[in-house]
Amino acid sequence: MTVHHELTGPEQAPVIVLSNSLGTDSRLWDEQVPALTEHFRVLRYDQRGHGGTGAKPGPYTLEDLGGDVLELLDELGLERVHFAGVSLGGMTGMWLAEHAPDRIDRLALICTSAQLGPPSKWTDRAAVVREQGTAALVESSLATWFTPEAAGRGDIAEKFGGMLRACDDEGYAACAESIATMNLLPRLSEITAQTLAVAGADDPATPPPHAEQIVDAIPTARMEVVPQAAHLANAEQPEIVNPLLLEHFTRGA
Ligand SMILES: O=C(O)CC1=CCC(=O)O1
Repeated sequence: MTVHHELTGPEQAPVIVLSNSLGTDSRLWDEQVPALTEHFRVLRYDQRGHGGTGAKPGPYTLEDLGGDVLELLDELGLERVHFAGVSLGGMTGMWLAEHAPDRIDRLALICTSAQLGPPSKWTDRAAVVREQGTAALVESSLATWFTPEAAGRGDIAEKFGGMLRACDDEGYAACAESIATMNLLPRLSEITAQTLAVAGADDPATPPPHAEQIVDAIPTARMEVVPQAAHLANAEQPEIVNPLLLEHFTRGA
């Protein structure tokens, strides 16, 4: 699998990997990259079937998505990295921290969940996308991803609706199926990476109790709630999320 990625920032700086949510791509991080590259070498990539990364026929599992990251790290000669993920990206990060703890230094989990049922929600959505394409999801997704104020902004609707439309239909559907079968809860307590969980106060998809569940289970984890933010809190409130990420990844380093 060739994973489309971009590596920017000072060559000698610690590397932070940024992982996108279902239906977006690495441009989800546009508002974070300038702040993060002041301190880090930033590796942002597209999950399979999203952005510039191709899709294999599904269904996928989190092992597939985490495996793509491990292959990319090996290809780039990166032994150990920080990792930040939004939603599906955060699920990928938890899988990595559980299954490849030596590769993950600190972890930021934004608007995500360790188990996001019911499975039928995701298998039904996969069926809709295989039949009608991701364009059928644009309106409902924008309403999940942003508060009404932000979703009503033309630039946001164009940018994020465009990312969703551009996804490979099979890739999106197969990633949705990875959420249907996911259960990261049993091994969360084994995660040793220092972890920050960030929840959007108005997130209808992974509301703050999902972050609380993660923080209760991971021994080193702490949590922040971002006001006036729905599911893509980093895109809606970068001026709140960026300092949280910088503080988490630079503290004591
Ligand atoms: O788009 C959604 O419905 C919310 C979501 C769940 C997993 C993810 O990455 O986004």
